[in-house]
Amino acid sequence: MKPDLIIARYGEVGLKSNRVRKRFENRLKNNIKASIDADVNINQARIYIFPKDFDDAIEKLKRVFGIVSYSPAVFTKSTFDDVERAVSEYADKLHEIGLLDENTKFAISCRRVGKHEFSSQEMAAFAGAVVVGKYSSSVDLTNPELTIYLEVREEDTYIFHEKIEGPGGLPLGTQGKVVSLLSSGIDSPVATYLMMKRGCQVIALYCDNQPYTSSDALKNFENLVDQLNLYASGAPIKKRVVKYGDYLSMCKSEAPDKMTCILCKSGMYKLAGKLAQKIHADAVIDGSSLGQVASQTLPNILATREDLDVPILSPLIGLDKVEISKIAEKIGTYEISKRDDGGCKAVPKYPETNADLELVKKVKNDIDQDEKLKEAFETIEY
Ligand SMILES: Nc1ncnc2c1ncn2[C@@H]1O[C@H](COP(=O)(O)OP(=O)(O)OP(=O)(O)O)[C@@H](O)[C@H]1O
Repeated sequence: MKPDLIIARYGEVGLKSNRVRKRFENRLKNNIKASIDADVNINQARIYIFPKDFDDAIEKLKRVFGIVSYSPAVFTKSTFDDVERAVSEYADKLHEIGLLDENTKFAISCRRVGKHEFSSQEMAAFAGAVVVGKYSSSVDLTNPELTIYLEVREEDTYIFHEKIEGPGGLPLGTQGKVVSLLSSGIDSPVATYLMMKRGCQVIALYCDNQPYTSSDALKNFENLVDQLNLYASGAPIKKRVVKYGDYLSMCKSEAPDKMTCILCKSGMYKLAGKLAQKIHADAVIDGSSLGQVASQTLPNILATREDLDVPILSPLIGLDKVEISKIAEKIGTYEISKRDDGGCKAVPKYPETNADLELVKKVKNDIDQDEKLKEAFETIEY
């Protein structure tokens, strides 16, 4: 069935004050236009999308944050004659694709905005009679197999039967910039996705631990950013890589072996914080999930974050691996993260799980951590 347009709906955006809503709507409109070739208008909490290629648009709108649901629709005028003709044609098309016949239990749902010579119920009954007249289907308002929606908006009426789920959240770019510490693992791409869903524009920072990790891990990072960029129309993720192997090597030779992971993570936060300040981002995000691995205990979290100027947000902190993996599968990052990249060879046999804050402070001071990180920071290319 060839639709005339797609009607999309937003959720949280509608709860904002007029001024903020206008700004968020503009951002959403730009993000949609960056994703698909279409004319887009927003009016009274509905987004009217006229794409050049409907199949492409239906696929891509699944990945535009801010959209809660959308419906390919046909359009007519809000008079009984026009609605009768349009509903009749719509019913024929539903019949052609096997969704409507004499055995189908159906309902008409009518919503109205504006002044009309009919109530919503009267229009629903009228349209229902058109369908019954053509196909002798039975009306079932409680458990319909098919619902035909009529949205009467002033002089225009839209007819549709599908509500496709969008990703929800807030339009990308409405909540400022964050630096995401993105590894090649399962968790950090999910953390990044969740912050994008809350409207954040992302700069992804990968700490390249070669020779302790392989070039495959770097490739996985790049593939993960490409996958996440399918959700980033309007504000694509920028990739940044810091050469981190020399710093790690220094930690291994100058600090207690047990502390390698603490110093590694603490250094990553500091570099990400420095980058955030340089590019005017407001926060750093990571994929920590409390207790998931030995290094992600509360004492370790405190010891690795105690001396930072930028907030570290960990959106997965309360989720378990199954919950995280489910999201990763849904957003298409799981398969990439699962590729074997050889892991990190710098991890000691017995990593610290209960870091002593004072000792960590002392070791950071002894190895002159900040100075060493300055050298690493210089390796980031823009
Ligand atoms: N090489 C890296 N580059 C950038 N960030 C990293 C890197 N390694 C770890 N991180 C960050 O630190 C967090 C916790 O580190 P951990 O060593 O548990 O990660 P991982 O298991 O390699 O990957 P993930 O947590 O993404 O599954 C990661 O979620 C990520 O945000």
